[in-house]
Amino acid sequence: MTTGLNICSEIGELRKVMLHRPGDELLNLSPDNIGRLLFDDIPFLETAQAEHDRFAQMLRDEGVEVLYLDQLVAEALAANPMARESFVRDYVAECGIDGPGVREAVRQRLEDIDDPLELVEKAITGVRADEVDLASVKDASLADVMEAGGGDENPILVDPIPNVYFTRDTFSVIGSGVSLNRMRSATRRRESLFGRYLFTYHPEYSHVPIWYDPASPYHIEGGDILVLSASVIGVGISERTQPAAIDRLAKHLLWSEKSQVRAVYAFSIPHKRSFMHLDTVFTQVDVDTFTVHPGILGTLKVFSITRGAHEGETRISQMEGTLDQVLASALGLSAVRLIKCGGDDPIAAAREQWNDGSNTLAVRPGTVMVYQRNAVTNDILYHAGVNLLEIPSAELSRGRGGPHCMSMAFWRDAVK
Ligand SMILES: NC(=[NH2+])NCCC[C@H](N)C(=O)O
Repeated sequence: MTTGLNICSEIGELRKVMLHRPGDELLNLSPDNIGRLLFDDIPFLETAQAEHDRFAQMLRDEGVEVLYLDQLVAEALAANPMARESFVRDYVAECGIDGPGVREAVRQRLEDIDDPLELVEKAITGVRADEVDLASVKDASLADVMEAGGGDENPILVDPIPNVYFTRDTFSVIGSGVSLNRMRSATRRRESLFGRYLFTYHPEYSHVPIWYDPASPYHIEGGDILVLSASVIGVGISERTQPAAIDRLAKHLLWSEKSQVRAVYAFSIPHKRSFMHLDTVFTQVDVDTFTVHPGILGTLKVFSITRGAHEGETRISQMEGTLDQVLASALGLSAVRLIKCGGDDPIAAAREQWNDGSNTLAVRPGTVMVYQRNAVTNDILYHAGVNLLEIPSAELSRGRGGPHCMSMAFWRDAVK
């Protein structure tokens, strides 16, 4: 039975996973907004969708149940009569519009959508000026006038939320509960709304323990969280995740009765885009095997956080040793194998790292989904005995995230 959430590893047989199929939000990306919205290029939607459909089908072919974020949120909204209205209110409050008249016109546009799924999709797509009744805005303020275009061409009133297909990031399943993450960037902070509604109102998921409250002032992103075992998680101290956020998450996980976590390993990684999250730096492919960004070998500081002497207290100690030794200790093994993205070729390493060559999604120990385009790394993995499920990736990769980033595992069996 796979009701609720159960994640005690990165590699146990994957039973249930949540994805988001990229949609019309990508059609609202333009050269003017991609930087702010954390894209490096504009993906071709039709191909991105075909690639994503293939990803989902390959997961189903492996026996995995595929859930979609927009459908889950729509189910959550349908489950409670109050939820829809407050969803629209919260969305509008966070949509970045300062003009009260334009804001009201956008609210009205969303209120008019009856079907909850359509409403969620519209929220993700964003709102263009020609979709709302701006003529109805009475006594416009200066902010209204400027936001409505101010005489210039400014067709997008509410930015799209294009990173939703990286379902790994805005909330993280750990054990039987979830960390509702606070994202670093404004664009991705808006995405948190979906997790909040899902875990408040969805009949199947509204009772799970919450390990992190997104109202906290400190940011933490799901790509930085790896569930190494039932009792140990790894978290990146990164560009996206602050130490104070890890303190809070650790305190909850270490002391909650509902959690099995007994140690949080905090890995300090460079604050750079190519090391964006811990899962861009390494992911687990088998019981004792990881793929890694070669740039991380030798430079890593790791701290372990465990229970302190009194209830609610934690103890921090700096770990000795190289990455493989630290990971072996986390997993209770004598040694682990690290496979370098791009092998020993520095050009291949940089190119394939850029396209998430070390960002794999295990469907069971030793069987992982990878981007097909990373030929050098895939060849090395293949010769190391890893079973590869290669997904087409010409367009999906342009958002700077791989198979691990594009999935949130909801349920894995225990590792045998
Ligand atoms: N878990 C991950 N590595 N996610 C990748 C997210 C990529 C996304 N464009 C961002 O910058 O936020």
